[in-house]
Amino acid sequence: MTQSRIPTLDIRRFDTDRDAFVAELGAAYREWGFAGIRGHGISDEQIAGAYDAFQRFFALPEEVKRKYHVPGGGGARGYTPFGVETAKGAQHFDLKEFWHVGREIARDSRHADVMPPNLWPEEVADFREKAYGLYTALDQLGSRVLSALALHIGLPENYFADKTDSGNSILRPIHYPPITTPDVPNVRAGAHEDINLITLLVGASAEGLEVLSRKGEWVPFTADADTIVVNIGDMLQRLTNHVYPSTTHRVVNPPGEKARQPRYSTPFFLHPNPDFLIDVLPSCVTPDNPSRYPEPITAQGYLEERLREIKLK
Ligand SMILES: O=C(O)CCC(=O)C(=O)O
Ligand SMILES: [Fe+2]
Repeated sequence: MTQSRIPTLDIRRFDTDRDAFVAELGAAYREWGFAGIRGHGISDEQIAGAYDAFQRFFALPEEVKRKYHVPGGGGARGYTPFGVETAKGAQHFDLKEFWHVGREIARDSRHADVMPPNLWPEEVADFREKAYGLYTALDQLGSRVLSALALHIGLPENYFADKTDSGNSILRPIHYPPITTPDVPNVRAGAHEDINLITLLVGASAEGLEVLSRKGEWVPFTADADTIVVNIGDMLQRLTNHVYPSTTHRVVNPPGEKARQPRYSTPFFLHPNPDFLIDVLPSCVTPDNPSRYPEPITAQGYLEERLREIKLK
């Protein structure tokens, strides 16, 4: 059955009505690569508190924010100024600035060389606590979504657990400033696919996000305030041999006066451990769908390739 709307599901059903929930969630992702997740248990207060800290950071003067930009760091940690990231194949940079929070790991971890320490803005005293609290909450929610996605394709519920427990995941608070010049050729976020396994987008309640349907139509997806948008990224698409599609999406500039409103959103890009080998799952290879990627690649190797394409490296 094809659905004309991107479905929203209540993840509490994973505990109370598992088989039906897994089937519905799996069908939604096969069709759209996107779904809304309700009943996720992350409180309004926690989300609003984090956004409040993010907004206070973005309101700082440009020269203060630039203290936290790491030249040559690929934007992996700290601040990436307006005018840098450019969607793959796009001519014009995106109309956004953002901050990246990574996982806190022991500095003697085997992943330490590719997972640098976080930076924290000293001007916003509660930034660290608020941002890392949200990071942890979204990491846990993402693991539950991955469990359901694993069950749907015949894998054990905990399949992803030891492949993501030191995942190189990123929380990305984004600020899209007011657009004051009419007819800019740039857009807030050019059409792209996410690189990682899955993305959880919290607070994308302001309009602008659009998802490309299988029919080739742009479908606006403006989630309710209590809904977290979760989509498939390229790594999971590759691992599942496109059973779960990584769907193209973009953030368009609002029409007329609405363009003068800023937009804030915060995706959490859930990545596998850097040394996870992305090798097509045998259960996702069939006569109708032969393996599209005979060569495996590590998550870190794949990430570096992709960051060069979007001009972050
Ligand atoms: O701002 C949004 O709603 C989406 C952002 C996005 O797609 C991204 O940063 O990858
Ligand atoms: Fe995205």
